[in-house]
Amino acid sequence: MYATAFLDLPPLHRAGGTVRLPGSKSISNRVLLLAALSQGQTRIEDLLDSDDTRVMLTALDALGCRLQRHGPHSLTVHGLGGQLPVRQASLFLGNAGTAMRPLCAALALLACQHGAAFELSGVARMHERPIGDLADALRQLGCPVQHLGQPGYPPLRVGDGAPHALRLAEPIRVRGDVSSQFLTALLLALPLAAQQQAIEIEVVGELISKPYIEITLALLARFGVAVQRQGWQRFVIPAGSRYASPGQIHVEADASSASYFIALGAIAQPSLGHSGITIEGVGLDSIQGDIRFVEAARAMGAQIEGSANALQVRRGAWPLKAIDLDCNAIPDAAMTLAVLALYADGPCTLRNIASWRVKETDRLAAMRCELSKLGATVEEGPDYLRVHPLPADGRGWQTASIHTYDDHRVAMCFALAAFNPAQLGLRIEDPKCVAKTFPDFFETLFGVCQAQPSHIPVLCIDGPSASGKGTLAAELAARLGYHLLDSGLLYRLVGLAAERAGLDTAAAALQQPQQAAALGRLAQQLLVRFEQGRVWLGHEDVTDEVRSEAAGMAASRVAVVPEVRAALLDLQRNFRRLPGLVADGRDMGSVIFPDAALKVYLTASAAQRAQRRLWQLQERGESATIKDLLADLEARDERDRSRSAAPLKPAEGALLLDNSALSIEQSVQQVLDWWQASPVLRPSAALE
Ligand SMILES: Nc1ncnc2c1ncn2[C@@H]1O[C@H](COP(=O)(O)OP(=O)(O)O)[C@@H](O)[C@H]1O
Ligand SMILES: Nc1ccn([C@@H]2O[C@H](COP(=O)(O)OP(=O)(O)O)[C@@H](O)[C@H]2O)c(=O)n1
Repeated sequence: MYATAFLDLPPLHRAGGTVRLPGSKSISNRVLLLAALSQGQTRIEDLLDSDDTRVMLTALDALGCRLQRHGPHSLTVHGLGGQLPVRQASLFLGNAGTAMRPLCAALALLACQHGAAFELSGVARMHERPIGDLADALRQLGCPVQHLGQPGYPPLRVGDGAPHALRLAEPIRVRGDVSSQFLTALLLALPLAAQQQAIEIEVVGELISKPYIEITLALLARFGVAVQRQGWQRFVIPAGSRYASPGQIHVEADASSASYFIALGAIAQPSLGHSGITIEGVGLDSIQGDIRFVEAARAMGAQIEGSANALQVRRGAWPLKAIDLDCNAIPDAAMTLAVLALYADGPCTLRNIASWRVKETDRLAAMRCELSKLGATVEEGPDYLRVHPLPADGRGWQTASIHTYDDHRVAMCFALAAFNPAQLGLRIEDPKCVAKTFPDFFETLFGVCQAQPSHIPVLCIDGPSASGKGTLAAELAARLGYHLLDSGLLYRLVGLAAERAGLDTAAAALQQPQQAAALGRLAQQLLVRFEQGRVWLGHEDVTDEVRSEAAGMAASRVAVVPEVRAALLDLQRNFRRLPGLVADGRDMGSVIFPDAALKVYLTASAAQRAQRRLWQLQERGESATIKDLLADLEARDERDRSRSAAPLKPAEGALLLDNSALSIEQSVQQVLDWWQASPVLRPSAALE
């Protein structure tokens, strides 16, 4: 997951390969609750591991439900089977509507049956998302429900600590035109009270998002409750209904998450060796309504073949064909259509999506605002959005910093705008908001996308020994979400490997052509692995040894040999991967990445550097004298500067930073300021 303040996406070019998506949020949270309410144990496989499921799991744990973890995506729930071990609890449910609404209903009923009371709260946005209609339905049943803040919104308290008889004779009326989750919540809760008599639910108003109700009904059936329905207006839970665990249940991949990769296949030219995007874990047999995004994408021209559990997507019509679509059945995936509309051959209209206003944010307003930033003309109606495409020749596209409103879907769907024909990058703010349903979304995206190599941004930090390059580079990479190349480490490894192989690395020996060639071959065949902060040379963990002063000196000697430098060239350039790279060394800007977006030459006085090195060694429990360190450092600097192959010197265009009097944070800020000002987002790309 990218826990950075922002993530800059370079212009993306092609895509191809296979993705396996995380489990469906809607299915995961329903299954967790059903398993908890059932008699018996349920082993759940491929469960989504995200903010919203974590919230549900924490709540179930607080209610005394035993959860046995087998891995991040697999656990056994020991069902409560009608028991309620905890009678009082305050549950924090974040911004998870799929936890708030069903738990509210289920706990209201359990509270009446067992004489309990529970408080349910969430983040500020959750307290703006309506729940009054569900509260009204629960009150009809005779459940005490009290709003603790704004009437009609969470936080709320269900139950009052005393048992209450439920009024089940009359049909329970619930509104269906604001959120289908109110009906889902009642359908999941009422089987708890249907042992003696049938219970009827009547939907008031036109039911929206019907496919989500179909998921609920399908899962109820898996847990032994066969709800009868007449149209979408009347639902009957038969007398004698009782939850029973199916024993084991598998969560299919999230169809809403699939929409981003279906869209990717529809807009990106296939990368070499691939015929498009393959999505595994969800297919045409899915019980999730958002699988119908496939039809919408086909209508726009995508070529999609599907099997029960997988999809293959290729670009078909280009530009995409404009659509005018009622999106009521696919409200979440429809956000992806709004971004696809930028690539269409005419205006696209997405209708019947008023529910967008009460989701993680007001999505109608958010999508209009962010699409406009890219240069598009967007009309926002009370329940529709009309998006005018941007020209296929790239004119009129603008780079933008996309605000994401703590809404995972805004972040994910806008990533698709990085395929713009103007080849402009774009910034996604607060990328970690994808953790709600798809923590590794960007990693998965980068795994199947290609940018033109020259578009992948590189930031180089070169300079003499102990100037703070490694420290600065690591911090910059962490803040930007970029890969990190510590090139000195590679030379240190060559030095170490040479000694292990019995090669003489003394300066004089390395002057001999045979010796230099042998060293070059060794560098070419270097068997290195980087694993969770450890460095392996062949089968040996050399993490500590490679950082020693002796290894540094050996590195400095072998680094003079042109054959060694040539052997490490490709290895270093291969670090240039999406979304970007911070590289530190001596020749990053001058030789390895001459086209880097920013080159910094970092220095500090020799005395300062020797002092820093001394502290660094002392911290590691090693002893040294400042005199020796200064001498070593000056010898290394001299060798680095005077060698013929890639001598240490500021690269052309490098910005000088003397950090003798700067703290680490001040140096980081200075470079970040330069980075922001560099043309990474390429706002001046020639296409106006
Ligand atoms: N700007 C700075 N001010 C003070 N100390 C620094 C600064 N930058 C780095 N250091 C310290 O100096 C030592 C050497 O830094 P390092 O990043 O290993 O240098 P290099 O990679 O250039 O050899 C580290 O202990 C680090 O914490
Ligand atoms: N890009 C690079 C990186 C390191 N090196 C050499 O490798 C040695 C060790 O690099 P390092 O970055 O780990 O060393 P320190 O700066 O930490 O002392 C340096 O002294 C250089 O001689 C190089 O020649 N080119």
